Amino acid sequence: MLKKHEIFIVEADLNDGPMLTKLFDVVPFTHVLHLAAQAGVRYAMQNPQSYVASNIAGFVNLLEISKAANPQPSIVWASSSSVYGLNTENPFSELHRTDQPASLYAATKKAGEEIAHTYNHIYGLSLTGLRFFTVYGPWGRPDMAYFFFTKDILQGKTIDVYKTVDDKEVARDFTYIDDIVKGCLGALDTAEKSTGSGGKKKGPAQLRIYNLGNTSPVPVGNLVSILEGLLNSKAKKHVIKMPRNGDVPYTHANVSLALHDFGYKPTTDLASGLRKFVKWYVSYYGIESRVKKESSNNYKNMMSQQPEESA
Ligand SMILES: NC(=O)c1ccc[n+]([C@@H]2O[C@H](COP(=O)([O-])OP(=O)(O)OC[C@H]3O[C@@H](n4cnc5c(N)ncnc54)[C@H](O)[C@@H]3O)[C@@H](O)[C@H]2O)c1
Ligand SMILES: O=C(O)[C@H]1O[C@H](OP(=O)(O)OP(=O)(O)OC[C@H]2O[C@@H](n3ccc(=O)[nH]c3=O)[C@H](O)[C@@H]2O)[C@H](O)[C@@H](O)[C@@H]1O
Repeated sequence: MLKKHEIFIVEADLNDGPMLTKLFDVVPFTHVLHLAAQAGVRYAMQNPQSYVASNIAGFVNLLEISKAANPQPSIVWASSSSVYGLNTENPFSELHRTDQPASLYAATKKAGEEIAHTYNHIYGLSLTGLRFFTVYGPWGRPDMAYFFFTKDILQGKTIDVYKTVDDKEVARDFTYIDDIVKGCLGALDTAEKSTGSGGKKKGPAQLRIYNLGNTSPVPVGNLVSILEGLLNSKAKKHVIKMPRNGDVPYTHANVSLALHDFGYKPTTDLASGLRKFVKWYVSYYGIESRVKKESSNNYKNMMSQQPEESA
């Protein structure tokens, strides 16, 4: 265990019941922000069991320990925009149907929401699920498209840009990490208000679900154009019909509920957010001057140290 400035870090598996029990015995948590999961829609086709283990079994483990803890903590956890699946009603509101998942990842996130309902109903746990929409930014995930597109464009490699089976643009409501962080803090504050300080309940425990998106979908082709400008490099694009790999054609968040309940208002558009990401990326990999001065073909050798695509 590492303890510094009143923060301690424990590295462990969610499925390690004795460890979690010990942790909750030592610390009387009033709130838990639960973000751990097996993320990524496409990797679920390669390793389905990891999704069940982390997103279902691991989540149930956390809920079991929380229900028995004193005080019972309010839990805010990451669900996903993927629960809207093949829903064609746009923008997605929390009232829309979520029973058509396109990936096992989405199905496990949807299962999490249903499981949360039972723990709220039976044990009175206070639970808030946040449906994040395609989050991007510094320190992001190398298996996400904006991240590996950046790497591949700089290495002069061809990227696959999906379009829908009926030749329409695939688009995402890309949401910058700082907006998501603000949304998480807002949701924690709201949960705190109904729980009260010190974990004392002020009223019946609630189950809430909120969208946290950017409210302005951008086609993947436009994402690539923005990256080309920021990287000063032309992408080699291979435009193909989206394979049936768990991806959905379109996402668009309606965030009025989060705005109403805790003032959630995204403020970073895709161009500004990608600018910050690219600034971080070139600094992290030590290639600032090269990106400014040279064309993409010259980067190939030095970029060999960049991360491989992984989930
Ligand atoms: N990034 C997005 O676009 C996005 C969108 C919607 C929802 N989400 C959700 O937000 C959360 C954070 O996502 P992220 O993009 O930061 O992913 P990430 O992979 O960077 O972070 C998830 C972390 O959970 C850890 N983890 C996985 N299984 C675990 C287990 N059994 N026990 C302990 N730790 C475990 C991983 O090691 C990883 O550090 C996840 O719940 C994800 O499903 C992300
Ligand atoms: O919002 C969410 O819930 C999900 O957001 C992202 O999933 P996704 O939107 O599919 O993000 P990427 O994998 O980065 O894909 C972004 C876009 O690029 C497209 N894409 C992806 C890969 C590729 O090679 N080409 C391509 O055009 C995808 O179809 C998608 O439209 C995260 O990876 C999931 O973990 C998360 O749950």
